[in-house]
Amino acid sequence: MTDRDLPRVALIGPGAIGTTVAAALHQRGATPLLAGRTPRTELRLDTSEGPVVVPGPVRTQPEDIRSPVDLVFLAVKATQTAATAAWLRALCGPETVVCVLQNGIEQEDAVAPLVPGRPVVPAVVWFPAVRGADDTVRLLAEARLTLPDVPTAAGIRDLLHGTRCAVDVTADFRTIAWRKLLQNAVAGLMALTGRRSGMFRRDDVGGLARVYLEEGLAVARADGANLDDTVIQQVLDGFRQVPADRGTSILADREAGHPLEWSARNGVIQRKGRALGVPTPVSDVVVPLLAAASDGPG
Ligand SMILES: NC(=O)C1=CN([C@@H]2O[C@H](COP(=O)(O)OP(=O)(O)OC[C@H]3O[C@@H](n4cnc5c(N)ncnc54)[C@H](OP(=O)(O)O)[C@@H]3O)[C@@H](O)[C@H]2O)C=CC1
Ligand SMILES: CC(C)(CO)C(=O)C(=O)O
Repeated sequence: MTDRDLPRVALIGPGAIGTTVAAALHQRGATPLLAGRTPRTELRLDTSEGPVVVPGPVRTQPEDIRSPVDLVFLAVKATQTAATAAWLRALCGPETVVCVLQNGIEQEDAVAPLVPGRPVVPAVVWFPAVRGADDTVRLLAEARLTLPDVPTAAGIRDLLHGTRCAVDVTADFRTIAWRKLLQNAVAGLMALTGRRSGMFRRDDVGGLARVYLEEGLAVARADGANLDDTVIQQVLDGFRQVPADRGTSILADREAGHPLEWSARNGVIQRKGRALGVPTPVSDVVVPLLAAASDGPG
């Protein structure tokens, strides 16, 4: 792809993940139009190689958009997807591809009704990034996305090729998305305790996480994921091997008093389990607690 062929790109949701991908696009010369909720003049990303500034402004009025773009990255929380409908209407033309940078396994189900007839490409987002008080984003690991190996994903992969955000594709996206979801579901326990990854070093929490992972794995397999039992130890080791103070985005939301992605990250195991006839006793405890922590009342 030469610079002359670069697509017109927009990013809806310039938060932790959105800022990271915007910085990669800017590095490529494909600086995205920034669509947000809070006006800002620019985005700032702190990386191990130094700071990156993505020129803004962050626009907040969908009615100011005059023409559609070729590619939209959607990086709001799953709880905020419906509220981006006006942005998606303004930014999407008949040929626009929408790439969803969200946790969960239901990105296409949630976004497709908002962009009828347009291709929706879900992405597994592997890297942790945190927003500071001044909205500067700190990237805590190498940025990497996995996309399904479909024709509409090829342009996204080519666009980000060679940038600070690596992209790979998989022929079995369902399996990879479930693999990530199992990690995210267990991370939800941190939002219940208010503790970080170190808590998984406890035998009792490790045991609970293991039983929860076994439950999630049974649902994942019933839903067509091709995962073997080793995934359980891999996920647990993942939490035990990172620094004890490593958080997760759902804990950051809990600490900030924001709505939690409990339905997309935890409720989905319970819902799919019920639909597929797989018992979900751990989810039946964890999900109502997360839902109440998120949405109250009280
Ligand atoms: N952070 C992480 O480490 C990881 C996150 N993920 C997933 O990525 C997704 C995004 O998470 P993350 O980047 O952490 O979320 P953030 O809360 O950091 O960013 C969300 C952004 O969307 C903006 N926004 C909210 N509502 C709207 C709206 N109606 N229109 C336009 N913009 C809006 C927010 O604006 P405002 O500034 O006003 O809040 C914010 O800038 C989630 O699904 C998360 O689970 C996946 C892997 C890792
Ligand atoms: C950091 C990571 C990758 C794992 O919990 C994540 O997905 C999140 O914080 O939402």
